[in-house]
Amino acid sequence: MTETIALRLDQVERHYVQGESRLTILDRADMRIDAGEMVALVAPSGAGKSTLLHIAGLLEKPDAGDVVINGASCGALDDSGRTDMRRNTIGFVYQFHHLLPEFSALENVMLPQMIRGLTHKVAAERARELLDYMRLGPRVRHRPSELSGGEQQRVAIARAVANNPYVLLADEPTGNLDPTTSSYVFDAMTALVRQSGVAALIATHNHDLARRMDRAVTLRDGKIVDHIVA
Ligand SMILES: Nc1ncnc2c1ncn2[C@@H]1O[C@H](COP(=O)(O)OP(=O)(O)OP(=O)(O)O)[C@@H](O)[C@H]1O
Repeated sequence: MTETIALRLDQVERHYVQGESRLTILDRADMRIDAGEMVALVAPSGAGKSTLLHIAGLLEKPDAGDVVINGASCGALDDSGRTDMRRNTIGFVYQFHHLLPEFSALENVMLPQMIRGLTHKVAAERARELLDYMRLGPRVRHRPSELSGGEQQRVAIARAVANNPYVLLADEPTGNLDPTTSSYVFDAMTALVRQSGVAALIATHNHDLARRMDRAVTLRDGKIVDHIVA
């Protein structure tokens, strides 16, 4: 059975110890994001947005608590179990596209699927479909350096959802783009989230974009709390 809660953080703790001092970033923090829901993560610099995204994305282990993806607890997984889980259930988009420069847009979207074991043919069909959806059909053979900033980010978003993840995590996905391009890329990402049913957690400093999501959260005293965007 498919869970409606795609991403759950249960009582997650994260502390950084530096010499004598101990910095608490997450303190028994809880969060739930439903399939198809888009949640903005809005918090000041240094509050812990990247830490939260890394923990939710299984790139970093919490000191306590659990991350549950579509009903599957990740707390007891070893490193290779976490890597598999990440590869199969989570997609990432960063501020800078991180596309592989020597590969075309199509190949960049095919790669994660082939790493997962899909055939070249199946991966190419899915990549083409996603790039068409992102209105990049005429650009599939272009390398990243032959694409505009907005096009590069749309390829990066297509790549992030190529393996049909349950969860999409994005760190300032449009932070590097001008306002018009940012809005266009955000609309494309929204359409993809709605169509695929992925649960999205998107860190942004852009209040206009945050308001266009289903809800916003912030970090306060180590907890993840609802936030009204001014
Ligand atoms: N490996 C580490 N060791 C010690 N302290 C760390 C480490 N990583 C992050 N921190 C501290 O934890 C806090 C949260 O960092 P994080 O990168 O999650 O913030 P952020 O909200 O993403 O900030 P920004 O918006 O500036 O990227 C910061 O004060 C940072 O200095």
